[in-house]
Amino acid sequence: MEEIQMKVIVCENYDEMSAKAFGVMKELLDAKKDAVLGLATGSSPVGLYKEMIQYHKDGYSYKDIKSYNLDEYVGIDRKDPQSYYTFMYENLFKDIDIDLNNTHVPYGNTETDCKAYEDALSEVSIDLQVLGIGQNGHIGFNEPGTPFEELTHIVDLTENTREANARFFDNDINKVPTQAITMGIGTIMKSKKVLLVANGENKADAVKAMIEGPIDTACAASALQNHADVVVVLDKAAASKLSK
Ligand SMILES: N[C@@H]1[C@@H](O)[C@H](O)[C@@H](COP(=O)(O)O)O[C@@H]1O
Repeated sequence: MEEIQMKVIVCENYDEMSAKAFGVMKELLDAKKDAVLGLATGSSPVGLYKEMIQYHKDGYSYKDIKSYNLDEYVGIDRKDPQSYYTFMYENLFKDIDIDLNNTHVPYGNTETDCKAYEDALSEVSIDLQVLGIGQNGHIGFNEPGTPFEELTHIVDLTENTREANARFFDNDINKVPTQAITMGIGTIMKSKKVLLVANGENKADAVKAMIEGPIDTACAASALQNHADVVVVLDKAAASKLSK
């Protein structure tokens, strides 16, 4: 069997990482005005979203673009400042001309909610899925141990993830929700292309496990080694533990 190689781009810093990542996305945006984007929250893709906003200011229209987000906390209203919907609105949607009816963020806490999101996703095909990576190697909210074939589902968040995300909740872990709804790894693997961005030393172990470790549920992102078209854009610190 031919070995699939992830394409890894190492950048000097966060800004260069964001610009390089946008370069990958721009190829798609220019070629397909009605592209379907999979989007992610977190601090890693914010620079990429700034580049997307700049491209709109330069004249690009996102009016026919559709977007599907990876995940959302359970038990937080969409309008809550901490919701991932609000995050996407504040960091991207409000500053581009995307039709909000074309933006999708999963919501809810039941099997039916998960199935509804998966059904909506099965009607489209994600051209480019943007991902960050958690310190424990999670993608979306697929925590270590999640079976790779899982589709959209409800997860119990690990202590590690809740601690890492407490910075968005007044540094109080007790305010961080205990559950989330997330695309599964099976969902993510269906996208045509994956663009993963990671920066900072605290991601170096997860990045190494994703790229060089065994393909194992202990590192959810290692599943991407089985995907045919993955581009990983890193800053130097996140790449610092890679062997080459
Ligand atoms: N569910 C999100 C992930 O989608 C994100 O990749 C991760 C890393 O976030 P950050 O980019 O802020 O480090 O955090 C959260 O847990």
